[in-house]
Amino acid sequence: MDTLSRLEATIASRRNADPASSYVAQLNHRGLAVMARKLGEEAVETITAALAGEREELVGEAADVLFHLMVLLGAKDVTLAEVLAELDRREGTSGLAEKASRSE
Ligand SMILES: N=c1c2ncn([C@@H]3O[C@H](COP(=O)(O)OP(=O)(O)OP(=O)(O)O)[C@@H](O)[C@H]3O)c2ncn1[C@@H]1O[C@H](COP(=O)(O)O)[C@@H](O)[C@H]1O
Repeated sequence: MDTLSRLEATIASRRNADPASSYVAQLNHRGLAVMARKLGEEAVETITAALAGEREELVGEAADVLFHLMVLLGAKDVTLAEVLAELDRREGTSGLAEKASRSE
């Protein structure tokens, strides 16, 4: 199993744990708005690291984004497989061609 699949399974198994002993459970307990806000905060920190930080900071912030994205997807019952299937569907279609098709 790859890293993101293992993380997805871990998050699913921790979701209903005791919030006192699990950060994933704590986030689920605090609700969707908090999870969404955390993802936004980590995205902003990633941007800051990319523009003004060290390479190591960017790696850490990118990991935080992926973790908080996986937590949010789990809470919405969206699977990693669905997201990967969407990326597979897009494979080979240039972003520029897709953009042009929307403005027709
Ligand atoms: N990959 C992660 C992971 N990445 C980041 N984080 C946590 O995400 C938080 C990052 O947010 P911040 O730096 O803003 O921390 P903070 O300000 O204290 O957070 P808040 O109080 O605002 O929520 C930190 O507490 C990190 O420890 C993670 N917490 C857990 N995991 C994985 O999830 C698993 C289950 O964790 P628990 O649910 O805690 O057992 C772990 O074994 C890991 O595999």
